[in-house]
Amino acid sequence: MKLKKKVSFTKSLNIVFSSLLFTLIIASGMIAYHQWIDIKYSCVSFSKKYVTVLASIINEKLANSETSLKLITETIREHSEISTRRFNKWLNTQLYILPNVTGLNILDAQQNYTRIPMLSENSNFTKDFNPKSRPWYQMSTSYSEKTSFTQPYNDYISTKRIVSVSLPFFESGEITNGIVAFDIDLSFVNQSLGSIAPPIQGNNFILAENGEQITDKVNMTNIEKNLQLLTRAIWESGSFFSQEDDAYYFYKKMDNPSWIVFYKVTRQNMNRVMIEMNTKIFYFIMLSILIICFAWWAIISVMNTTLTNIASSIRYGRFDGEDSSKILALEIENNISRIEDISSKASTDALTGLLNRRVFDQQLETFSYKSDSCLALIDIDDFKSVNDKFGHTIGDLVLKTIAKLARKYETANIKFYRYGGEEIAAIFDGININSANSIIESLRIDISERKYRESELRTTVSGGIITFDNKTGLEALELVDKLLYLAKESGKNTIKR
Ligand SMILES: Nc1nc2c(ncn2[C@@H]2O[C@H](COP(=O)(O)OP(=O)(O)OP(=O)(O)O)[C@@H](O)[C@H]2O)c(=O)[nH]1
Repeated sequence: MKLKKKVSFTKSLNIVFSSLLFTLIIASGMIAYHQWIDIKYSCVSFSKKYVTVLASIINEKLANSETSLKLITETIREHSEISTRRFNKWLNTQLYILPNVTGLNILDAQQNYTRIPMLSENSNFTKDFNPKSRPWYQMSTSYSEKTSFTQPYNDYISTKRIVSVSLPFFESGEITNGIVAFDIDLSFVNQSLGSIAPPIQGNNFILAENGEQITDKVNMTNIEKNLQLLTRAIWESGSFFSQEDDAYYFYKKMDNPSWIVFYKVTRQNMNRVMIEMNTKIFYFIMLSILIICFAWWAIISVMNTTLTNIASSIRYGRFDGEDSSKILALEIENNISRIEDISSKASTDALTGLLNRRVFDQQLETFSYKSDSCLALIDIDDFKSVNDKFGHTIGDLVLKTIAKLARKYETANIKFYRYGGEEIAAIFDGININSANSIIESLRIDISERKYRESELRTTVSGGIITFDNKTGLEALELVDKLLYLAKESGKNTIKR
């Protein structure tokens, strides 16, 4: 029954599949982790590219105005035809091809001011209008080809939120002779920011150097926060995480004007996209785990059925639905007990249950010259007369009884053997002669004191005991036989040494 509990035909398979599952889970965890990092990297890199593209779209649109501005200043310098009708017409054409430009201003050193489209002469502000009060007004003293952008402001002429870009023009000798400025309607910035869908749901906006948000109405409450954002944007382009907003900011600096394009993505939105992108790998992992579990179950089931059939065939030659491992375990156990039974029968005497002569002969020589081991031989006294008087059955009973008494003294080191008909040998392994002798003496007394149902029946034994010191097994046997003979001669019921 012990074996039945121990035997498990699926244990190794379970170990293999558990290891496989464990490895898969660990590997999946690592893949998911790296995937998460990769996706985060991709999100960051897409977001950075996104702000860069936005910045370049806005730059490109502003560049058109700058090119036109340069063309006008060059034309003025080369032709000095600032106030001709033809020139005004040409300026109108320039304005027409620049849809974002709401006004063109030219102010020369003589304070001649030209505005296209022309201001109505009757309007209130025309009378008191001083071009020098316009934000774009500047007179560079040195030659420059670089356009200058104003901060965003609300234009009282167009009432729109605009920014002005200006460029001084020069005459020969490079003395500043005037300034040309475009008023640019900032609504194009909003259009540009909305022209490309962001990679992740978020807000984009542009901040000017002073913290003002381009296109927005000036909101002073945000200025301080915007300035903080500007101080964190230290590279040409980059990103940072704001604990305060729990959001990522991606930015790209523009060269001229010095604006910074920002793209804000909340951590929640970023994580949502990352989780969505990770979902595929999650499903893949779950599917792999399911496949492994199914394969595990299928193999165990098939194996169980197969083993059941084998076991059933061994036992009954048919399948009866019993658990295979139990049947096989039982069969193995039966087989073991059969082998044990056969080998036990081969080594024991059927009548007395003592080890038989064959085993005695095998073991005797292994004790040759062992000074710490002893050999004893005892013989039932007058056994013939027991048989004669009480019959062979009682004789057999006496033999069995004496063997039983002897086996009480049996240990791992003391073995009794049925040597002959009514002779019993004993080998004392690693036991000195005195101890061995006292055991044999005790047995002799036990036998002599043993009573039987037949009141007149009494048995005694005579014997001899000797050490294996300086003797082969066979020599010891011959000597102990002589001692037994002496014991018989000296009146029986005695042990000689
Ligand atoms: N019942 C029975 N008798 C046996 C068995 N083996 C031997 N004997 C008998 O044991 C007797 C041995 O007799 P003897 O050798 O003459 O010796 P003894 O009568 O014991 O006399 P001493 O040995 O001199 O004391 C014989 O009669 C055998 O038949 C057995 O297995 N069963």
